[in-house]
Amino acid sequence: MPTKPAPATDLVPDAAPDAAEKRSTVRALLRLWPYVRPVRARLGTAAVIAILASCVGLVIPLVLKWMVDGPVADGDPAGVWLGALYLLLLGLAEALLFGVRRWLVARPLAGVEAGMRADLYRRLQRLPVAFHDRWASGQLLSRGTTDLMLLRMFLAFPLTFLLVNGVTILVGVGIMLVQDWTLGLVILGPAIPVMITCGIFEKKYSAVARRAQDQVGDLTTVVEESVLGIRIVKGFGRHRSQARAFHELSHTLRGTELRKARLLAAIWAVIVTLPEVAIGAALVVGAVQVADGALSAGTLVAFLSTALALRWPVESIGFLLAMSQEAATATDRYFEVMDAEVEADPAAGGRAAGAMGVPPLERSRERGRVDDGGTSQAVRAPGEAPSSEQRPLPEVSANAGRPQGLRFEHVRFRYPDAAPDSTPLLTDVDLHIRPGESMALVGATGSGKTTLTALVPRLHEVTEGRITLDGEDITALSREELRSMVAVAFEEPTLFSATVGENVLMGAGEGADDEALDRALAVAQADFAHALPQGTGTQVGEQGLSLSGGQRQRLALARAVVGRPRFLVLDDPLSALDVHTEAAVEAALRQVLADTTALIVAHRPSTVLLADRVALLSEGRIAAVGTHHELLRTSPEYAHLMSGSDGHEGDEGPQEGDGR
Ligand SMILES: Nc1ncnc2c1ncn2[C@@H]1O[C@H](COP(=O)(O)OP(=O)(O)OP(=O)(O)O)[C@@H](O)[C@H]1O
Repeated sequence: MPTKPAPATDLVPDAAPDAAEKRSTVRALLRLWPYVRPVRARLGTAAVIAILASCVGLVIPLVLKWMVDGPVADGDPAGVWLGALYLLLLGLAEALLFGVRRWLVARPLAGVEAGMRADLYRRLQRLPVAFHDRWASGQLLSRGTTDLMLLRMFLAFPLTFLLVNGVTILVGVGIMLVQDWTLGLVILGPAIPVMITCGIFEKKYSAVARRAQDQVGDLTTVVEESVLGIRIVKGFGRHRSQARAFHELSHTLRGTELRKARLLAAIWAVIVTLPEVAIGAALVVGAVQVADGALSAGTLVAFLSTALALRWPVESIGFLLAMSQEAATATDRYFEVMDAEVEADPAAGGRAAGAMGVPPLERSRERGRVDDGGTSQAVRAPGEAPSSEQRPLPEVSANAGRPQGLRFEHVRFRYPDAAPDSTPLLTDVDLHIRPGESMALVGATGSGKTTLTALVPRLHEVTEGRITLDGEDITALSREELRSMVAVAFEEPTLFSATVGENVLMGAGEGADDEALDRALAVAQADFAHALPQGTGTQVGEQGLSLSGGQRQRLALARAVVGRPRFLVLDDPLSALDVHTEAAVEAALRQVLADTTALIVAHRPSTVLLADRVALLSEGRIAAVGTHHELLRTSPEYAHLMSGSDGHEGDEGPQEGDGR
């Protein structure tokens, strides 16, 4: 079975480090609009309320001015108390408004996050196997967790507060300029250096944020692999080297996080220091003006209170920008997955797509040739093909649905990530499996057997040629149709964290009952399931690891046969079974396979026995087709493979007249 590329360094196939530097933060964040749109009214109201709350805060210095120049200067205690009451009410109003804002955004933003997560999950389900082959699972996991959390936080705080703080700063500066424009200009002095610093910071931070988020994905992958592969890690005593690999990655991440912290510290230093210096300078200039009698003490108090009230809005810009950068990076990472091309479901127009560059006319002619020695029930192309390419395929339309078995016609396949000039793994596969027939597929290791079987349920798309099920091009069938016709079981049986029964019934349509479950378990010799603590209601652990390899394989086999599929694709599904159990499964399977067309990858003669005929896959094509004994006689390669596979060919080889 194919494995994923090695983890660790760069597990994001399309991640372009430079892209983070080039892309625009705003443009990246604008892609969130479709998700934000439904809650825009609430977010807008919340922003207006936050602006209101901030402006209420800015009224406080004006009340102070009134108190200092009025009741305090006049020695009027009642006026001072009244002023204190105003201040208290303003403070309460500000707190209340901020509370309402938070209440307004909390629920809808949790909904936005959940919606985005659901979309991502749906997308991942629809993305082709080739995508999942390329992407490390930790990278996908971190997009669905950390990145979405960053986005929710961005929508809750920076999105609103960059606006609120911007308005607050403008209003505050306006108030200060009205109070005393010379002092206002002193306060405004650092504005330009602060803006330049923000620009530089944004660019640098966005690159580091991208790196950090990708590294979190790498780390997640390593953790996931270590947990899933814990038996190997322990069995080979690799925990130290695994820990070392993890430590190295987390050390790298720590370095990136420290770089982020240093950048934040730098902008923070500039954003805090320059305004503080300006406030100090304004205090000195203002005090001189008060001493000269050019300014009232109340105005200076109001001015400085306003300046101090603006400290937080200005200082927070640093981390608001940082959070926005992280959110933009998270958006990029999210849409890298969402933009990946999903499997086209060509129920509409698929017939044409299935041509793969071969005109329908030629395909129908060729189909007459694709016969395995004239022994099959191959349907000949009609003498004269229809004149128009628009007309439906004559053969297909005439015989579609009638049992014609499974056909591979000039199938050529190259993995999408293979070098374009490399020889395709499958160069020209022609094979016809008759209706109700079971065909074993034999070939040297790495010859492409698993790959060929994966083409039938369209886990990978053929590069050229086509595959038909009962005359229907598989690319013309909707995925649902196709997968209701074909059931698969792989050598590596994957079970889900669910009950045994649920795992098996996953292979059946809606409404499958306990009878179907029991029948499938019986066929797969998986009756052990009834003896589990809660019978078929027993929960299997993550990936079914609480069961033995053979038990998992039998459950996977039961899942494949439970829906009584018309076509069955089995990739060496009995490899983990002992000879006796395998023989029992074979006997039961024969009953099931009697009306099922099956392709079975086999390594052992004992598995080959299950099949009516055998096809030898060699150098990207079907080199020979025949019964086991015919091939033993006529194909040295086959004889070699069978004799070398378990060394018991002589013991287990089928006998002539064994009923096949
Ligand atoms: N996702 C993939 N991307 C690129 N190459 C792949 C991928 N999966 C498999 N291959 C390559 O394709 C070749 C055939 O693999 P495949 O698993 O189909 O062989 P096989 O005949 O089933 O082997 P075995 O008998 O060992 O299971 C191998 O060389 C493998 O490295």
